[in-house]
Amino acid sequence: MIKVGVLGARGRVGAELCRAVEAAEDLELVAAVDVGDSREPLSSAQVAIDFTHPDAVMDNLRWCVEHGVHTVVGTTGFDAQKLETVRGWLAAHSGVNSLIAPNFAVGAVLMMHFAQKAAPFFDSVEIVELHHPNKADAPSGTARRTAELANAAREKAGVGRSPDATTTGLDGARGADVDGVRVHAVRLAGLIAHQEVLLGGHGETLTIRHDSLSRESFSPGVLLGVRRVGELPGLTVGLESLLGLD
Ligand SMILES: NC(=O)C1=CN([C@@H]2O[C@H](COP(=O)(O)OP(=O)(O)OC[C@H]3O[C@@H](n4cnc5c(N)ncnc54)[C@H](OP(=O)(O)O)[C@@H]3O)[C@@H](O)[C@H]2O)C=CC1
Ligand SMILES: O=C(O)C1=N[C@H](C(=O)O)C[C@H](O)C1
Repeated sequence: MIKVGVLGARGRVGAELCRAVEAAEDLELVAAVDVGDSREPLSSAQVAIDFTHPDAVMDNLRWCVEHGVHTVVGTTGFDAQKLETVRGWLAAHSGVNSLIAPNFAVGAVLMMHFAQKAAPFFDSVEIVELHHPNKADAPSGTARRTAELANAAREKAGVGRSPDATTTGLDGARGADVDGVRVHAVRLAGLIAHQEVLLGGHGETLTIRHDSLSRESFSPGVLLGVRRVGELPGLTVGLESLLGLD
């Protein structure tokens, strides 16, 4: 049995993950922590799952590393600097590992992988991400990572930036520039988490779309991470390597 704690346990995803951990025969939920709760029960966990808030996750992570607890992190808001900070904490506590992924839905990981593969073959790439209106961050962590992966693949292949003749327009009309890829964020009641990667070339377009229709979509990837994080030294970013995609 792997002893598991959940940070953000009363949140939309955290509550779903508590149910998933309790239903798994090889996992034991030993701590369910949310705002205002003591973290102390987490010290008996082997793995802590964090789905909290971009402003809270770094403090939680540092606490877990210092207490020798592996972490599986879905909370968004990580940039290169924050990832480097986490690497530093883990280096100072050898044997403690962390898996941080912007999206644990298997289909979303595949969408990012397919987008990375397709990006060098087209003149243009843009991303539209669509989420529920309670989301704190924009653009989504998934969209940011998709843009980074697509741009890296295009640069490696010597493909230039997407053509765009816009010289005048309202602020925001062309979305956010993430590594040269335009990202458009929609917030709409009724939605959960959705993304389209739009690719355009000579007389053709390719659209790669993923939809999370329920927050259950994140549970299998998170539980895979919980089962595997103990054998992944230091920091692992993204679920790709656990799915054999890189
Ligand atoms: N990687 C992935 O696959 C996915 C990532 N996410 C990300 O996960 C995060 C959470 O999303 P979601 O569940 O929708 O958000 P919610 O706001 O529904 O849940 C977050 C929960 O964490 C609580 N919380 C805030 N700070 C702390 C803290 N310091 N310690 C413990 N609990 C805390 C919040 O309390 P309160 O409401 O009182 O602030 C809330 O109950 C977001 O960053 C989101 O983007 C979401 C889905 C999938
Ligand atoms: O806040 C959400 O809901 C989600 N957040 C993650 C992100 O920012 O990419 C993953 C998924 O899109 C759901």
